[in-house]
Amino acid sequence: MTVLDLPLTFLTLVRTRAHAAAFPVSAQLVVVTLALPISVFSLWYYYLRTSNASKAPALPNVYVAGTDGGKRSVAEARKHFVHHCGEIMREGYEKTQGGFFYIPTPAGDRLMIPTKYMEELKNAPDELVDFTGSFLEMFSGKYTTIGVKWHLHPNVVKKDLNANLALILPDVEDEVYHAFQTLLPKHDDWTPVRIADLFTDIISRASNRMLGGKELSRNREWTATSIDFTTDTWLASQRLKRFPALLRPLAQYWIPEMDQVRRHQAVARRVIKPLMERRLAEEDNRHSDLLQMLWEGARGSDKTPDFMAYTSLAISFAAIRTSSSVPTHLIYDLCARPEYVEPLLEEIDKMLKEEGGRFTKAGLSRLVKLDSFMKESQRFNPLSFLTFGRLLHKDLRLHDGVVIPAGTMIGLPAYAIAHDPQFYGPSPETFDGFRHVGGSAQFVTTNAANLAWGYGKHACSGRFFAAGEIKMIVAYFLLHYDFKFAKEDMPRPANIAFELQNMADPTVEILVRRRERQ
Ligand code: HEM
Repeated sequence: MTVLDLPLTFLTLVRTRAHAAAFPVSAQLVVVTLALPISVFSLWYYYLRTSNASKAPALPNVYVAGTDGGKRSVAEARKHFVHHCGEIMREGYEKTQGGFFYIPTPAGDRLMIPTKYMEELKNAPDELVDFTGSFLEMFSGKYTTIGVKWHLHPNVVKKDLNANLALILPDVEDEVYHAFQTLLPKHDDWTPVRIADLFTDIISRASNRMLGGKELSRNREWTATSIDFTTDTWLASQRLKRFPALLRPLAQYWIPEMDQVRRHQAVARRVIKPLMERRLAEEDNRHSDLLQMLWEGARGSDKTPDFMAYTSLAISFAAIRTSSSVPTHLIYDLCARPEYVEPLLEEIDKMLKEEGGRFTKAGLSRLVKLDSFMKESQRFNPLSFLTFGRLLHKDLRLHDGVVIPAGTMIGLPAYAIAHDPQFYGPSPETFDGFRHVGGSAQFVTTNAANLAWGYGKHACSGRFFAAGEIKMIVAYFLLHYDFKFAKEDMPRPANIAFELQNMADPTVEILVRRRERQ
């Protein structure tokens, strides 16, 4: 029994007894006896945590964004950050002309680094410049498991999934058709639809078809878990962070959101393990999906059905909420700019005629107008304001002698860079849907101007799959449905910013009507 086990027993006791009609006197005495020291302990740690957050930034004389040149204190800037990260980031980037600046977050300051250092950092060893470390911090990975043992799927997605996309996409196409027919039945009249929910559902089915075939994509318990795991881990992490770090090992058993996370883990084991076991018992065990590739790529203790279940949740986390935000933003943008629909449809029609009516990998790559519109929509509506989040485990000396101390959380101000006239010409604030047609950068390009997918050896390896899947879904929607905002003069729905994340408003209803094709 460790020193933490006693309070843990205490918390479990209180929690299980909380709803009981009879609460024995002896238990009440335990509660009263332990409550005071625990409260004092908590307050002490809360003090330590907040005083740590208000510590001076590690690099001296570096501007703290959001303070608006001294008009706002750093503590006020931290509060402002919660819903205004994009604005704060742009202020810092403009004021320092793309130099070093800090973003003040309630969990401590994050150092934004200039893009001139990207090349020397992009392949730095993880022991020094750690990718999963930033996830562990952001999603309380110690308890939710996000970022823990994340080594197999990034490599397999990068090497094997990408090499086999042409083989996988026909199944995904089949799933997209099936999903639309099931989820959006034929309506001749305009029908209100929450497209954020619709696209999340379709993406989850299509991604799970890629992961484990129809057995996963048509299993509603699993698709629900693959969607909700991300939201629940995020909620659990937010709740956990309200507790001082030392009490989190106990708090994890107290908060209902962690129960949800554990429930998703149980569903993963219940669904994925028997699937893997059945496959292993087959004589001709050949399946064209990511689970098969993961199994073949796994070594040692990773080669178990249990680890496949765990990794399937990691894939769901990486692939579903991320991808579904893109078509949602895109349709909001198209509703606000309906003049783009016709040229996009012409391009899709032409490609389908050339490809015998199929969404092939080669055909999808020729949808350059759609690709450009997706990229422009993402430039204005990124998933995250910051990418290339990394935790430094040792002091880092850069080529010009600048030393960033160990323990610093660094990142690239992707959202500010996406609006820099240096990269996007004289009018970066103008939404120009076909701005990228004929240019060298596509939706999946990663470079100093395009950081939505991160950069370097940990840049999103699933982006090629995501691009193909999203293009299919959007093209199908444009071909088969008319759509518009519920009110004629409705502006493009504002996004919801929370800390580093930027979400499409999920409550917006779009009017949708089945389109009759000639
Ligand atoms: C629009 C959809 C998506 C967006 C915006 C997105 C974005 C990102 C970003 C920003 C990173 C971190 C990169 C860095 O910090 O350098 C990342 C990593 C990753 N993404 Fe995605 N992602 C998307 C879809 C997907 C999909 C569909 C998959 C899987 C099929 C996937 C798999 C991964 C993996 C495995 C990593 C970690 C790569 C590594 O550690 O080497 N992502 N993604």
